[in-house]
Amino acid sequence: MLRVALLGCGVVGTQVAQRLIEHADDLGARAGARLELAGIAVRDAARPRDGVGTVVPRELLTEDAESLVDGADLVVELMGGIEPARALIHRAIAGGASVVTANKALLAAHGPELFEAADAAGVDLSFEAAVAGAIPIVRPVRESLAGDHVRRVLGIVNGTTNYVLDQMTTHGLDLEEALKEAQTLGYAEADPTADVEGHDAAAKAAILASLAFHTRVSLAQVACEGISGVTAADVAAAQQTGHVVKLLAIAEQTAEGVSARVHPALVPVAHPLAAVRGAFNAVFVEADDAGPLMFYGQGAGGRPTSSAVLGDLVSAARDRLVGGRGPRESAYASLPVLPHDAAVTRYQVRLVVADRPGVLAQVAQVLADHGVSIDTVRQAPDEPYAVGVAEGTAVLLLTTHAAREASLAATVTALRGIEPVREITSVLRVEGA
Ligand SMILES: NC(=O)C1=CN([C@@H]2O[C@H](COP(=O)(O)OP(=O)(O)OC[C@H]3O[C@@H](n4cnc5c(N)ncnc54)[C@H](O)[C@@H]3O)[C@@H](O)[C@H]2O)C=CC1
Ligand SMILES: N[C@@H](CC=O)C(=O)O
Ligand code: NA
Repeated sequence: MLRVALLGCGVVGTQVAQRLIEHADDLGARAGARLELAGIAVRDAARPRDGVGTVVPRELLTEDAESLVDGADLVVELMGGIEPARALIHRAIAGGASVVTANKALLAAHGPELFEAADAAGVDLSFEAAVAGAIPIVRPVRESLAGDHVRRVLGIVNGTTNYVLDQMTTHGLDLEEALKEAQTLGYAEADPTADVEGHDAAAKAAILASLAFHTRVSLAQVACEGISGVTAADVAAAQQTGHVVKLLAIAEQTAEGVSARVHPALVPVAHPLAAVRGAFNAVFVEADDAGPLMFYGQGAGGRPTSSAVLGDLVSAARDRLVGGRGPRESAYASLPVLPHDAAVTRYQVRLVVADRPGVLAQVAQVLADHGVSIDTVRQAPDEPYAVGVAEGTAVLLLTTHAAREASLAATVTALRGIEPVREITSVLRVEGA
C-alpha cells in the first residue's frame, strides 16, 4: 500500500479524490499496490464541496498540509500558485516522496530547483497535467521523441482563451461575457488574468520548449502577449480574410538558438488549429524524423485534468515499487535562448488612413524602407471592421511576408509617424500559413 497525500480540493483536486476512491481497485492493480488516499489538504475543511461527505469522507480533509505531506509516499499538488505549493513540494521530496503536480506556474518559475531536488533525492516529479490538461504531450515529447530532433512546437495550450475567442467568433459574445462562462465551467485559473494575459500559456510554452530542446527556458524568456487587446473588429477582419484568431504558443529551434513566444495570431481556416473549438487544446510538433505530429484533446477542466494526474500517479507508484525513477530533467543541450525580437513572423496591420491618391504608395514606402515585403493589401469599405470610419478616411488591411519581429515592429512604429496614417487599430501576427 502507498499513502497518497492530496494538496488541494478544488476543480481538479475534487475529481482526483473521487477517482482515487471510486477506481481504487483498478488503480491499485495498475500501479502494483493500493493507492490509499491518506488525506486532502485544504484551506477551510468545513466548507461544503462537491463529492465530499458522499464519495470522499469528510474526515480526509485537513488544514495541516505539512503533517499530511510528512506521512506520504506520493504527494499530488493541486493547490496552484507559488507558495505554499513550492515549500510543500520541497518538503515532500526531502521526505522521500514522489510528487505529481499540475502547477505550470510553479514549474515555469522554479522548475530547475525542484527538478534538482527530486534528482538528488531519487524521486519522481511528474507534471503531465501542467501542459494541455488531459492531452499526453509531456510524455511524448520527453520519452517517445527522445530519439528524434524536435524543431518546432506550435499549439493552442490555454483552454480558457480558446473558449473565449471561439465564443467571440461563433456567437459574437464579448470577451468579458465569454470569460465568465469559462470561469463557471472550471477552465480558468484562480486569477483569470493568468489566462487572458497569456501568462498560463507562456508557462506551458516555457515547459514545452525546455523539454523539446533539452535547454532550460524560463518564463521570463518567453515573449508574451494575451488576448485582452483582441476586439470584435479583429475577429470580423480575420473572418473576411479567411482566418480565425487563436492564442498560440510557439517554441522553435533555429541555427542561432531557441525561442518561445505566446501571442494571438491569425490562423488560416484551412489549418487544423483553426478547427480547435471551445476549451480544447492542440499541439503540433515538428520533428526531423517523425515529421509533423498533432496532439488534440481537452486542455482544461477538472475531469480531463484528473486523467493526466492519475496517469502520472500510477507511473510514479510503479517506479517507487521497483525502486526506479522516471526520466529526469534533460537540459544538456543548453542552447542560447534568443531575444524576443529575433522571431520570424508575418504581420497583419489594420490602419485608418487618409482616403486620397498616393497614400498607398507612402505606406508601401515605409515597409520598403524597413526591408519588409507586402503580401496583400485589402481596402473593402463595406466589410464590418471598415464601416463607420470618419469621412475622408479608409481602412487598409495590410499583410506582410515573413520578416524579423524587430523589423516588423519598427515598421509599425514608423507607420504611426506618417501623416496619412490616422490610426493603427490592430496588429496581429499571421501563423500557420
Ligand atoms: N482547472 C483546470 O482546468 C486546470 C488546472 N490546472 C492546475 O491545477 C492546479 C489546481 O487548479 P484548480 O483545481 O483549477 O484550482 P482551484 O482554485 O479550484 O483549487 C485549488 C485548491 O487548493 C486549495 N488551496 C489553495 N491554497 C491552499 C493553501 N495555502 N492551503 C491549503 N489548501 C490550499 C484550495 O482550497 C482549493 O481546494 C493549478 O496549479 C492549475 O494551474 C492544470 C490544468 C487544468
Ligand atoms: N486555465 C487553464 C487550465 C489548464 O491548464 C486553461 O484555461 O487552459
Ligand atoms: Na498534458
